[in-house]
Amino acid sequence: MGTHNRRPDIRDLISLEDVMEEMDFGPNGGLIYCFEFLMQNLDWLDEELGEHEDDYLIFDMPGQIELYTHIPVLPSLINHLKLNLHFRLCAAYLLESPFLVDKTKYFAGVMSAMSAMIMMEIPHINIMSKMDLIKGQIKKRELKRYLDPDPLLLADEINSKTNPKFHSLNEAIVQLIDDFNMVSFLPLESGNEESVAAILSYVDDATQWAEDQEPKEPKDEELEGSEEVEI
Ligand SMILES: Nc1nc2c(ncn2[C@@H]2O[C@H](COP(=O)(O)OP(=O)(O)OP(=O)(O)O)[C@@H](O)[C@H]2O)c(=O)[nH]1
Repeated sequence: MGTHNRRPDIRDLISLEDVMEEMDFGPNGGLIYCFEFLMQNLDWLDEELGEHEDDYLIFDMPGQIELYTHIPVLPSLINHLKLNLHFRLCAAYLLESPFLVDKTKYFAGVMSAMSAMIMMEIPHINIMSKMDLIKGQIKKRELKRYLDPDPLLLADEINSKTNPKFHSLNEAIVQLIDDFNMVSFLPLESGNEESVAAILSYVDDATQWAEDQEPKEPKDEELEGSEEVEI
């Protein structure tokens, strides 16, 4: 793995603040404009990235989910990196663990992950990040139902809280998640080296970084919280 101190930054090409101010766009529209501008200036990106052989690059992307689910800029960027620059790519979708507190937000996250997977068409891992923030607040057995989404979580609980006119929509969503059965999450605690290493080993496997890599299973104790309290 090579190391590079220089970090190309899209803000050297175009600034979201300038776009919002000059074009009178909101943050989402501005961001889409910036990405479209980047796509028209791929020479800039190629030059900034420079030459890479056996290097491991991380592209830190903005959190606005619309970029990955609604418009085709990401697939175009991915194609450029894959076909022209010959990168081996792996997408990592991060959902923050505090989302588990609200099941509707959690399932919206699951569906966005699914939508991004379908849109990007590259090896993909889903990560439940900031796991330390919910430690001790959820039982291990219960947590497993979130890491490997159990559609019944939605069916049982949401139907009891929503207006009956939404029940068939809830059922359709449950059915969709069940039919596709594509999404599961790897737990991540960014301050914990072993947890980061486990994620990296999945990425290495997805990109065939080292042919002899075996992905590590997250250890049971990493999933363990207090058995007393539930969220
Ligand atoms: N407790 C805890 N905090 C974390 C963890 N990872 C990141 N943070 C903190 O969360 C805050 C927001 O960081 P991120 O979630 O990485 O933000 P970001 O992804 O760059 O933001 P967007 O790209 O705009 O979505 C920072 O203060 C981080 O230090 C973690 O594993 N646990």
